[in-house]
Amino acid sequence: MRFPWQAWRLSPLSKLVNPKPSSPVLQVSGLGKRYGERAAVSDVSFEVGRNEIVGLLGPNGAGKTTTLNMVLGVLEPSAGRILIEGFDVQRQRRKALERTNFAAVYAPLPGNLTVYENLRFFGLLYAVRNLARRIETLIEQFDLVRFRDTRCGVLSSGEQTRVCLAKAMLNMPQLLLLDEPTASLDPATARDIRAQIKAIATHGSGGILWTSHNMLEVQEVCDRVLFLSRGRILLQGDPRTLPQQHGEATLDDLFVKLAHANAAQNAEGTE
Ligand SMILES: Nc1ncnc2c1ncn2[C@@H]1O[C@H](COP(=O)(O)OP(=O)(O)OP(=O)(O)O)[C@@H](O)[C@H]1O
Repeated sequence: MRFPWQAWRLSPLSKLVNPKPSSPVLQVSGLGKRYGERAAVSDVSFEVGRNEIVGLLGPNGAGKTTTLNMVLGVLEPSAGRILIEGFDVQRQRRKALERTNFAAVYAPLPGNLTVYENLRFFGLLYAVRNLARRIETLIEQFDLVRFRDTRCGVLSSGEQTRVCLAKAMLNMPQLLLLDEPTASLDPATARDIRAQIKAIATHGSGGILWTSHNMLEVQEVCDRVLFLSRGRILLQGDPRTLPQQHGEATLDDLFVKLAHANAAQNAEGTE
């Protein structure tokens, strides 16, 4: 399969957003989410810079999806503040969210619509300018030409992932949130998608927040990682040097060590 990601070009649309080159794309401060007595996310602060891919890691139940959903404006935080391109997600919701998009395996596109119809539907929703041209570019970029008139419901999970990524790029988001984007892909397709996403981060003007349980992938793709445990950021740093700093050979080993500590604390029932 060939992806034309090497031919990636900045669309004039990205220039309309007029981002300040040095300011972070995403600023999260003191973020918290409680469900009754249970704190799913507590006092989480971090930034995503321009041209940066930040990995949000942590064991099952650590609070990754909850954090992403608050950034997306889907969940209301119990505490804290989220700024996207300087716009407050709660107070300047439209301005913040029109600069954002996401793709997640658990959020498939409507299966009764074709690839083209889905991209058109979401493009209209995001009020994308020159929509017909944008759709053609994305259909080609994500190798979807032969599926253009196929209903999304009959596509394989890997093909659906590519449509989800194309949908996520419709509005040229400054902040792209990806929840396990390669989870259902075969190794060759996953590699192409990783390369494509890296090209988007490198050549665009935005940043990417990426969750994954694949530590090799994280090491390859992410510039920085945040390790969440029981809703709090436990560690952060460069995924290539963090393991050695904490006496482990690989990021996988470090993850297992932290996850075991997390499980032990859960078993003790401490908050
Ligand atoms: N609506 C809810 N009501 C109560 N608890 C919830 C709710 N949603 C999430 N939680 C809890 O919040 C915690 C964090 O969940 P979250 O889905 O953010 O974890 P995660 O890190 O994304 O996990 P995974 O890797 O399994 O997807 C979990 O303990 C979960 O049970």
